[in-house]
Amino acid sequence: MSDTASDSAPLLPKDQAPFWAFGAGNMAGSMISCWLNNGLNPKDMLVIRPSGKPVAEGVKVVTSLPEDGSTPATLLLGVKPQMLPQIAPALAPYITEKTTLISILAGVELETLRHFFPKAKSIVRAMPNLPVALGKGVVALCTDKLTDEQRKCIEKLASTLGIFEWVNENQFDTATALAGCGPAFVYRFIDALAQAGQKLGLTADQALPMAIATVEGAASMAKQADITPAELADKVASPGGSTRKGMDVLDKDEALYQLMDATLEASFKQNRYMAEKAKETIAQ
Ligand SMILES: NC(=O)C1=CN([C@@H]2O[C@H](COP(=O)(O)OP(=O)(O)OC[C@H]3O[C@@H](n4cnc5c(N)ncnc54)[C@H](OP(=O)(O)O)[C@@H]3O)[C@@H](O)[C@H]2O)C=CC1
Ligand SMILES: O=C(O)[C@@H]1CCC=N1
Repeated sequence: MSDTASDSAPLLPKDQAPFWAFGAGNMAGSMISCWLNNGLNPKDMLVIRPSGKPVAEGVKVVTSLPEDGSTPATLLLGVKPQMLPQIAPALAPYITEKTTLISILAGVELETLRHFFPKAKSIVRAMPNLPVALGKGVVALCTDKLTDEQRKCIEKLASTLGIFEWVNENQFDTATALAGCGPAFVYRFIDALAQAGQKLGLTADQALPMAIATVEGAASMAKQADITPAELADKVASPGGSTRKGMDVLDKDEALYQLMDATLEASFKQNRYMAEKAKETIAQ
């Protein structure tokens, strides 16, 4: 895991601009706003989205691809995976031998992307998660080829969003399940913790902030600690105390571990399914 790029280079080197985003919804929009907050020049950015909804002050938003001969040096592909076959034919001519294509599409493999965008200089799969909006996200990365300069640029962009990890493509769907989907699982846990507190007498206004701060504090401590989360849990649970009684419920038949195994496996399988579906579209 890394949270620093190799040097103090600008967020987007001149030769990697213009930077276009094709789709700027929940995820691509969060990435763009984090980059803008960290020095990306809005003038280097062009957003293409059908709604034309503004993204940020100074960022040009258009509803269809420009017809003035311009092309991007870097393009962030941020549409839903199922849309790829529909949008790719119009977009492909803009992806040239000079373009770095960054795709955040869950479950769409490099080979499939290469099929739709054969000329791209490099294709990077990036799997961010929602806290990138705060610069506290996780970004899994893999690529088919990159020059050293492009790699530096990708790592700089990724480290601005949080921590990043290069993974093999055969690990990508697992990284997506753990980190891409992970915030949703943690939000569900926070909600369940708060609701359980309410059932035992706290009001919603009391329970939710307590549950959120407990998870935030525990995660910060786990990050800094020189012992594992499993050991930290045992530190909270003194023998004969109330934490142990609660942990006994989580640990009975490894209930929580089993639940997380099944949860990640279901997300992983859906990523595989989407990958196969996307591959079917190129076989047709
Ligand atoms: N949400 C998450 O936590 C994560 C999502 N992802 C990936 O991010 C991608 C987007 O997901 P998410 O942001 O949640 O989805 P959203 O629905 O929020 O965003 C989809 C975007 O696609 C745009 N769009 C739709 N049709 C077109 C078109 N024809 N041309 C150009 N843009 C178009 C939409 O435009 P408009 O805004 O104008 O409607 C919108 O900006 C997915 O591939 C997903 O796998 C990856 C990691 C985490
Ligand atoms: O659920 C989804 O499709 C995306 C992938 C990772 C997080 N959200």
